[in-house]
Formats: sequence, structure tokens, C-alpha cells
Amino acid sequence: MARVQLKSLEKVYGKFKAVHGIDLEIEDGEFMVLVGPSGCAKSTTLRMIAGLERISGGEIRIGDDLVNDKPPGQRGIAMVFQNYALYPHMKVKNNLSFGLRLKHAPKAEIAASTEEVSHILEIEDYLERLPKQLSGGQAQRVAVGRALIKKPQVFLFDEPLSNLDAKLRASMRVRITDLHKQLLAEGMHSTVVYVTHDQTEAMTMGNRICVMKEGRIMQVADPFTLYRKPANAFVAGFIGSPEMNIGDATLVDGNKLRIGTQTFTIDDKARARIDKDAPSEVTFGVRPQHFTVVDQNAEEGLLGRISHVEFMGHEVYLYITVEDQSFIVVVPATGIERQYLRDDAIRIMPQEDALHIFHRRTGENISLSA
Ligand SMILES: Nc1ncnc2c1ncn2[C@@H]1O[C@H](COP(=O)(O)OP(=O)(O)OP(=O)(O)O)[C@@H](O)[C@H]1O
Repeated sequence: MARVQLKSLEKVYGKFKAVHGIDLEIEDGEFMVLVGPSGCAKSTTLRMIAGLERISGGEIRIGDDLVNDKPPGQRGIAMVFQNYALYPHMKVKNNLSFGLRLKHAPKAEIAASTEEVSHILEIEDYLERLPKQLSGGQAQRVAVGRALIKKPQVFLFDEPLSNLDAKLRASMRVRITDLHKQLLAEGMHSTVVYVTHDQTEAMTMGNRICVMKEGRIMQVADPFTLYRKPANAFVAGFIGSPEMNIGDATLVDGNKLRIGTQTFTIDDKARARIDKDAPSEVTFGVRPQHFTVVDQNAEEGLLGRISHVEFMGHEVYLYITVEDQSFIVVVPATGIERQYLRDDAIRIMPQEDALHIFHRRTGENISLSA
């Protein structure tokens, strides 16, 4: 069993509390991504699980073991770092087998494991090279191989793809998640805790994602739930690209929303979801993909002006100013009947069930019920 449990976990650096008593249960075999902006303490949390950082309070369990005071080598973990951390003077094959040699594993086992791992990661051709003779992607595969060869209960990844270009990152995302599935299919209890600041990486790789902010957990959920039902305005703004449109609004008579001086009727589905006790001064949220461009003379919707147009190939990003609020709206580029031009007037309307309402002060999503 390689469940990882964090209970009231805390980290204090001098007078600064970096981690504020977080609770998180990562299931056996799960791929859990810790994501959040720079400084939210995702790396600190990972390093505490690894045993590279002492904890200031709370508990960490790996499997059934309380590991609070155990050194990294006794935790059944292997870690892959952003900078690969390969030994520069060792050939790839020796980098791979280093952990096994340290444990004085039999020579035949070392040879067989090196062969197996290099085959899985397709690095057989580089075994005799030094790290400096590898590309970034190849070096990263060696770093993953070095973790894999230890057959750890838990893999810890700290921003492993940050140093790669966009194309290589995309292919390594697939490779790592495929590898995880393969290990599970072979009956290895390989739990993954993966740290990134990149929401695309989080959404595409995680079974579940833990979104963090300033040393606190904002939401833990599967990618679909995070996108469709963000618990608060922070998660809503962090997950999704381009970012969700978020701004001040007023609920009027429980069935209308006023943004600036413009008011539109909230659709029945959204109205049913909004907390009956919601305050009138709220924060609204609508994803750029969830607006419809409606007739300029329609009675409903928000009338604004296009301030900028970005043609992205398959879609067009429209930057729209509605009074003093800025919106970004994504429309499909194929089949558009009209050309969108800068300075044009435009009227937009949130699609049915696409409106989120957040508590202005706490940020809590008060349109999630039902
Ligand atoms: N050794 C340290 N001494 C003091 N403060 C530290 C130390 N290490 C980290 N911190 C602080 O703790 C907070 C969390 O840092 P951490 O590196 O875990 O964040 P992160 O989310 O991983 O950020 P990044 O994506 O930039 O790596 C930050 O405010 C950081 O400045």
C-alpha cells in the first residue's frame, strides 16, 4: 500500500509560516498533482514528503508508516527534480544503476534492471554517454529512469518538465502518464505526487489535482470538477485558458445580474443554483469559451466594444471592453459569418448554465448547489 496521508502538515521558516496545516489523502496508485502559483508552497510540501525538509507540525504517512522523522532513504520514495540532478561524471548506465549499486544489489539484478528501465524509457542508445552529451528530453528520461529503477512506492516529481521546450513537454507529459498506467497494469503500487505551476500539465496528467495558494489548499478534485465546479474564485481563475472573466456584479431581484450599468436576466439553471441567501454585491465568473455573441440590438446581454482581436488559427480571441470591465471571449474561427474588427460594437451573453457567482469577500462559489 502506498497511500500518502498529510495531516495538519505545517512548515515554518523562522517567523514565516509557509504551510498552514494542510490535510490531504493521496490514494494508492493515484496520480496527484500539486499546482499553484509561485510561492504557494507546493515544492516545500513535496520536499517534506520526500524527507528533504523537516516538518514543523502535523503528520506524514506513507503506506501505514508514520515517516515524520525518517530519512529520505527509508521512505520508499524516489524523486525526479527539475534540473534532473544527474551525476555529471557518470555515464548514463551508471547514473541509472547508482541507487541499486549503493544498496549492493547483485550484479545480474543491476544489469537486468538497467536494461528493463532503459528499454521502457527508450534510452538504450545513450547508456554509454555522459549527461552533458544528452539533450534536455533525454536527460529527463534518464532522471525518470533513475527513479523508476528503485521501484519506489511513491514517485515524487518536482516541476520535471519546466526546462523543456513546449513540444518536448507535451510528449513527456504523455510518456510519464503512460508509464504510470503501465506500472499500475503490472501491479506496482506506484503513487505519484507531481508538482507543477502549469495548469495544462496539471489538467492533463492528474487523476486529481490539489490547487494551492499561499500554503493552503484551495480545492482537491478531478480535472473535470475543477473546471466545471471551481470551489472559489481563485481556482476558477487559475484553471482554464485563457483565464475566466471575473469581476464585480450586483444580483438584482434574485433573477438578474448587473455589471456596470447593464443588467441581464440570469437563466433558470443558473438561478436555481445560486444560494438563496447570496448577498447582492457579488463577483461573477464566465469562461471565455462560454459566451455567445448576440445581435447588437438584442435586449439582453452586455454591450461593449472590441479593443483587440487575436487570430489563433482554429479560434479567435476577442478582447472586449464593457464600460470599465475587460472581457476576453473565445469564438470559433471556422464558419464565422462576420469578421470581428477592432473598435466594433459587440454584444455578448453568457451561455446557459455558464455563469458562476462568487462571494465578493470570501471568494467562495455560491452558485454550486444542486
Ligand atoms: N529555506 C527557506 N527559508 C525561508 N523561506 C523559504 C524557504 N524555502 C521556501 N521559503 C518560502 O516558502 C514559500 C513556499 O516556497 P516554495 O518553494 O515551496 O513555493 P513553490 O510553490 O514551490 O514556488 P515555486 O513554483 O516558485 O518553486 C515561499 O514564500 C518561499 O519564499
